[in-house]
Amino acid sequence: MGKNWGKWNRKRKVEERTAKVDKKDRRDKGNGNGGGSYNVVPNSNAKFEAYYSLVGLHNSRYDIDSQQFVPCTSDEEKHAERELFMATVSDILPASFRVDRSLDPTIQNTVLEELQQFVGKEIELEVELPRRSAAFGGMKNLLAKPTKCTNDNDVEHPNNEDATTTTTVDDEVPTIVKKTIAPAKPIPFISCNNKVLGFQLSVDKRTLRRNKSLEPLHTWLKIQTDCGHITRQETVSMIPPVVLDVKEGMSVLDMCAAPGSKTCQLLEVVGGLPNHSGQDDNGNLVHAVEPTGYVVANDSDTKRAYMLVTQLRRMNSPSVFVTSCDGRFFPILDDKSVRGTDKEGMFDRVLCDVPCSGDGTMRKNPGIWKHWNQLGSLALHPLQLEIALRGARLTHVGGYLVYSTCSMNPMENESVVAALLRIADGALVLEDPRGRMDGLLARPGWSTWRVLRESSSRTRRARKDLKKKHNAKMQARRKEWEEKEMTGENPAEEQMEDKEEEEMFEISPYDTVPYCPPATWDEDALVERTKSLGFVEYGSYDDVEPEWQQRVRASCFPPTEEEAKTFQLHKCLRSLPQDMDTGGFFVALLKKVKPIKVSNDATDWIETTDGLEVDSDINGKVNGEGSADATMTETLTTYDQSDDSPTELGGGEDVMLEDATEEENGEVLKASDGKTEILHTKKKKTDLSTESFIQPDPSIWPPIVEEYGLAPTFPKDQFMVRESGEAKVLYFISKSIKDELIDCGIQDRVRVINSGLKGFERCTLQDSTASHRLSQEGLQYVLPHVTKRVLKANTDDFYNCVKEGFVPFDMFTEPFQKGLDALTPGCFIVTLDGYEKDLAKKMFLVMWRRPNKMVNCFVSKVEMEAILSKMRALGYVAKEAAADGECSNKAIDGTLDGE
Ligand SMILES: C[S@@+](CC[C@H](N)C(=O)[O-])C[C@H]1O[C@@H](n2cnc3c(N)ncnc32)[C@H](O)[C@@H]1O
Repeated sequence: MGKNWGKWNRKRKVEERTAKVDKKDRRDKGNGNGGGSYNVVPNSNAKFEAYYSLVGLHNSRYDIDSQQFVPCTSDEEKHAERELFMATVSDILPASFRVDRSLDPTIQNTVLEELQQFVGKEIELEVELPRRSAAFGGMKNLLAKPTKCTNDNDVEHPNNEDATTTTTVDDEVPTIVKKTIAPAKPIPFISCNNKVLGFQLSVDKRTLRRNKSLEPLHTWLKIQTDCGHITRQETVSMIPPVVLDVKEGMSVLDMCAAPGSKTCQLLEVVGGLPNHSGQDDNGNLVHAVEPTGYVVANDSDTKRAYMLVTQLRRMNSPSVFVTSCDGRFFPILDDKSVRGTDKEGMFDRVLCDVPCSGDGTMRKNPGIWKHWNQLGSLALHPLQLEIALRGARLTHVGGYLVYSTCSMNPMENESVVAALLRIADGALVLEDPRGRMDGLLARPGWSTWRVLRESSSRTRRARKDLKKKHNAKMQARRKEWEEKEMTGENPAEEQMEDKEEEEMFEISPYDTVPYCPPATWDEDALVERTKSLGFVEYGSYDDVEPEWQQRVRASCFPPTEEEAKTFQLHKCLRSLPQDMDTGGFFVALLKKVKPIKVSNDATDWIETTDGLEVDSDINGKVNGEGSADATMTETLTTYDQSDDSPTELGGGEDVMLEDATEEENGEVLKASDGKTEILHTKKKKTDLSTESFIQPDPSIWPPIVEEYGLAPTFPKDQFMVRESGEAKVLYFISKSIKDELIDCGIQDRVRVINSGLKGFERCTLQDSTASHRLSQEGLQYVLPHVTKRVLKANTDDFYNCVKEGFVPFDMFTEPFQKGLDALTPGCFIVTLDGYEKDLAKKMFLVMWRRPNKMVNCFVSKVEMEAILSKMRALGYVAKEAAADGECSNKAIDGTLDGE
């Protein structure tokens, strides 16, 4: 599989490049450039280029014969590797998706069968090559000596006139090539029970939308996404949860979870039902059928944590607990569960998908090219390390931690892992997950690296902020001078100071140097090149100037030879975009083998992040679609949650968050290591959304029990309300979340954003005297205990119920009408005959019976679509659809398979 995956990708690149040769020749002859000029392309950054060439990003290559990554042994190979990298990152990122692992097996099989027509069958397509890629001179150039760039090595000073002598990208007619390909290919390591569930498209989104022959695939993808059978997620984003190897029933912490694609993936496994059918061996309904595993999904950015809630809602899972706190201070709770093997750590698995510079995401975030800055990585390093260290302390002994980034920079990757291993002092060991990830192409992690910094002392964002502050200060001063002048004092001395300060804000001249590939791979020349671009290199931490020691930390440096032997950093996974036609990523899997003792020495390695700021431009903002790896905007020092804005919560409740900083919301504690932690015990400003889950007033229950005939088995203690306000919604909270998180006091320590599923909602309709109606969201956990107001429907009646608006009684069969007639107005449940005990299939509906012989369905439109599609997958064809000739291949008129 691995071989095929690699071959597929390389074959594609070679074909594309070969197709370009003719066009390049034509263009060079025709435009008078004589073929000698170098095309300067927009996807480039001189500093990025020089930095990564020196640190060795292009020093290894994939050898198809041995199916291994091997060191490049010649300049030509390095050059070819670099060209492949550049060509790949200039291509549009192919979309990829995952079939939901927790889907009902029948539906999952149908989805996978349908998919075969796009995966298994090759079709001929006309594909447009990306312009940037077409600017390279084809395969023959890959192994030829690099064209001498006029400005290369001449860049002694960034303002060198020659440096700007460039030609522009040729953007004449796009290159069109004909390809015979399968429109999608499997991602072998995204699988379950020997079924591959991950797929990557062979074409970009544009081709998918525009190409007539791909219309069936495009339509299929849209439908399957809408009904929640597949999830679009980047290939590299699917990797960390697979590496983490979560299992049904585990407790998992996702420390930096928003926007949540990895959380969903974790939840699909962890939130699985121990007894999938919901029945015991005798076919009786199992009352307490609920997942025992859970995922705590945390993000320090409250707005993003709400985004996470929206994303997770479609999972309809009671097994997730969304919190918002700085991961560095995520509380270490007493483990009162039976899970723990040792006092330290309460999670079986912890995912630290930390905030990073995201320079592996340039295929979807082209802004990376413009704003790439090595200082950003250095500033992120201590934050990443602190999050990872906290994650490690929160992991059970015997449990696993995954550290991941979408950056290629060793400052954010191997150096963080090495420092973590050093601090853990034998309590953590790296493991290599390659063996269980069929088809994964990942380079070994680096055991040593060079440490460089840029000479500019401020990042772009920091400069901007400082400039703002500075302007305000200047205005204040000006006023002061005017006053002093009036009193006869001389303000000249202060003016001097201001001039010095202003110089500090100048944009680094190196920012404007154009891109140019290295003309030689000679190490001295590469070093010279970085120097000329303003980089400073350090051999060891002792060489770092005192004023730079806050930025270039001791933990940034590579391990000693002795340490390297123990750490085994080669076990980390490092993948470049060209390897699997993805973004770049880094993943490390660590096993905790004993408790971690964090000594003062260890904290010296980390220190605090005070005074450092991360370039927001590098990190980008939240990107909606495909935001699996959305990078973040962060100011490390001034991190507060005061910029919340109105956010959608739950089923459309509008919640207005008040401005409140952590200090206002909680008690600020100083931890023993000198760091600050906030206990959310004193809530001055409250808002509904951040209130804890508590037991409702017991007087709420009698009318509800009476209305729906709730059996004694009904677990009242698992239905909770938010602390303040009227108890409008009763949430079903899973037993394990209640026992292991809520009852252990987590709500006093972190801001709780959301958990549970709505079980009951306050009745507002006049038709009924009932106090609460049922909610579709948590129905599957209420239904087993309901003895009144449940009607069984055949497939046609069930189908007729799933409609927007009012449905008259006479639409239904006679027996069903009789059942409706017998009900008093109000809320009731309809179950599909044959599926009423099969909780996993969720073929039941919350309905409302009106006094005027009408009913309507209390199910969201999206969920209605999902239910109808489930019926179709189970073989049902509505009578009207059958009459219209739709779905003729599956026409089992008015029945389901097996009925
Ligand atoms: C790379 S993104 C995570 C992507 C996410 N795992 C996914 O798959 O969708 C990093 C996240 O970390 C959050 N973050 C930044 N600093 C944090 C901190 N100190 N503690 C917890 N989360 C943090 C950011 O708000 C951002 O959402």
